[in-house]
Amino acid sequence: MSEQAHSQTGATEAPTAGAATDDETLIAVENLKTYYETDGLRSNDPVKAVDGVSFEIERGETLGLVGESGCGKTTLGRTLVRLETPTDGQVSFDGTDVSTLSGDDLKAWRQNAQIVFQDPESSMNDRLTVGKIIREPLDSYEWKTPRERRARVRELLDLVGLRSEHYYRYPHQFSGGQRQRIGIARALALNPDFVVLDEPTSALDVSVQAKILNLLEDLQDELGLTYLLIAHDLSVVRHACDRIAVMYLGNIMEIGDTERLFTDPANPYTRTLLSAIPTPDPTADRERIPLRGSPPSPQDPPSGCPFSTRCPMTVRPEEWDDLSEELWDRIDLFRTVLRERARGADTLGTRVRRTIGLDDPAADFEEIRESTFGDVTVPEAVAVEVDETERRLADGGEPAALAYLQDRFGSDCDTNLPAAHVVDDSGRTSRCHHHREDVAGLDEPTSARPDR
Ligand SMILES: Nc1ncnc2c1ncn2[C@@H]1O[C@H](COP(=O)(O)OP(=O)(O)OP(=O)(O)O)[C@@H](O)[C@H]1O
Repeated sequence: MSEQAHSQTGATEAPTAGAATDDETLIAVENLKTYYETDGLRSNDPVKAVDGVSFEIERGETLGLVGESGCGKTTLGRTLVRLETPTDGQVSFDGTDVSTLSGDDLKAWRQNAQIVFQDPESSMNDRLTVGKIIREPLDSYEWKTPRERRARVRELLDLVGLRSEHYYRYPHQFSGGQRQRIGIARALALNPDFVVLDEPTSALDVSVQAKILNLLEDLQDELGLTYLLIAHDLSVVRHACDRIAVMYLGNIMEIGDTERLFTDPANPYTRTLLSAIPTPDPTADRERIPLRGSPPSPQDPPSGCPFSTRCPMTVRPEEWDDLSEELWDRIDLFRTVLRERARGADTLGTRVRRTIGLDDPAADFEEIRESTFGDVTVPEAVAVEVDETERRLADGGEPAALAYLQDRFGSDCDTNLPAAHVVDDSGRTSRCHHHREDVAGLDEPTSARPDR
């Protein structure tokens, strides 16, 4: 998203999702959190799989959910259909808060919201016939009479492109695509309004993928279904979804109209993700944006913007405006190297060795300095900070060195969660401090930054 477009739309902070629900809205999610409790050796902190997301899904639409493995997509999908209990926040379904339902109320509501899994095999009992598998939800809800249930199963087989004689066969007698059709039939048995499709085509051959996606599209038209489509294949979501939500470390970084998001991504994380898609045209002028470092642990996410530790476009404090892009990039790399080392050093063995003086955290500092800054000119003002970092590292290890670097080179990106800003006239939102009016936009040279 260009800064020009931001200023046209004002890049204003988005109203809280859920505040403006109307007849069009089927699902309104507000500040939803799903944490998993742990009793790990390293930390007892919960895994913050979904960490405060707000969005809406309109009736009849397909919202795509993308992001790296482990960012919380499945957990979010499972929470929406209440296979997971939210830790906090609200999910309204057709105007009713379903986040706190339990017992019979929850069971009754669950008919409305179903899930199709990536791997139909693991979600099916191979000893049951296809008819029995599809009938399971009807039996569990004691839907009408047994005769009507059998008729419903035949209707569902037909709906998903299978034949009624398949009723008495077993799942292993079917191909992957056919097994996914069985999974879809079972999910639709109770006539839900909303279906989470969790990577429904990832386990299938490319030729079969298209057929399943077409089937899902036809079913949506015929039955008026609303979908959340979780996928890591961005070409699948581009084709199939009205809007896309881009997730990173339990947060939604950008959400909005599919085409606009693909052609003009507003968030640095979306840009990074899209830049990794191979283009059919090798001469196309698109630069791959490398993703530095490894994803932070959802048990210990960064305190500011979730993407801050890997973002190639962090806000630069005014004090360092005059540094070249290259040098700023090296400072960023320097912080990444120490962060990665901090993770490696966080073992009992290292902690013990350090306590008894057998491990000097600054022993290889010269090597790090040389490989990070060796081929660039480092002005005195930066050199003294690097020297001080070495002292802090020797005295207090990586945490002390990182805290110092954050203090000297950090910005709001390190300390404050960015608000969701509206970035275009379709209502797309993006979480990034660069959308603030008092901060230089992503495509603006830093020297154009207004006074703060
Ligand atoms: N039952 C659980 N208990 C503890 N942690 C869990 C549990 N399920 C998931 N997690 C953790 O929660 C985080 C989010 O996982 P989730 O499966 O939702 O991500 P994802 O984006 O769907 O990943 P993938 O694309 O690989 O399926 C991960 O760190 C994962 O290890």
